[in-house]
Amino acid sequence: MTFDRRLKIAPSILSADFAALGAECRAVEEQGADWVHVDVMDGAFVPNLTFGAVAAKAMRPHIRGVMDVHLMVARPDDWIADFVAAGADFITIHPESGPHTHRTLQSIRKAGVKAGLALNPGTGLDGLEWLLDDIDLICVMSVNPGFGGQSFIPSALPKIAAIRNLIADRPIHIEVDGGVVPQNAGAIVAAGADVLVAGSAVFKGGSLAAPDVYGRNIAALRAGAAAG
Ligand SMILES: O=C(CO)[C@@H](O)[C@H](O)COP(=O)(O)O
Repeated sequence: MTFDRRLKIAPSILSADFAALGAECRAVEEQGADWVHVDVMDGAFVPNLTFGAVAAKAMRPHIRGVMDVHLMVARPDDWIADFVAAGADFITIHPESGPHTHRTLQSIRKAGVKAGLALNPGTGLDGLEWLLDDIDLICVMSVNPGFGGQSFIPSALPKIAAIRNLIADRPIHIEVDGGVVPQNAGAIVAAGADVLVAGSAVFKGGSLAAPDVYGRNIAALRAGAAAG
């Protein structure tokens, strides 16, 4: 996979119909999504429980492009091999989930998968510079992880800009996750992000019976990003 700095819209499958995840993955891709963002929550690191690698593996054949797995789990090392086997293209972990972030990132890359680091709203950039050689993606959480439908936390914007400044020309994606809507997409992209994760803003008003709504919502995010 060559590095592509252009804007990517990554619908968060958390807002999809869980009874039809494969069809939902196909529908958002057909409607213009670039990546599919898969939210894995364990009920321990975050106060919500979604699904594990078995469900991700079942989704994989329905995703033609990038499967972007976000592990919101307490012990990511226990699960990396399963998500590699499930076919993840990116596996993103949290530094707040354990003391050996560098080792965990290395183990993801060693398995042939791109490694991501997600930063909670209250987590600073201390030590990030020492991880840059081992990172393919930095995910700025613009809500506290656990639930879809929350409001964007504005302090994410200067954080994105600081990360953009820090990584300079390195081939590292800056992804923003939580409360992304057309109205703030421009400011997020102007601050330096290239991947917009959006759950509610993509799935709202749509369904598998009306997937064109997903397409219109994705187009609105792109238009918002371009207007910024
Ligand atoms: O990981 C998370 C929440 O923990 C996100 O992926 C949200 O699911 C995004 O949802 P919206 O804020 O866009 O509704």
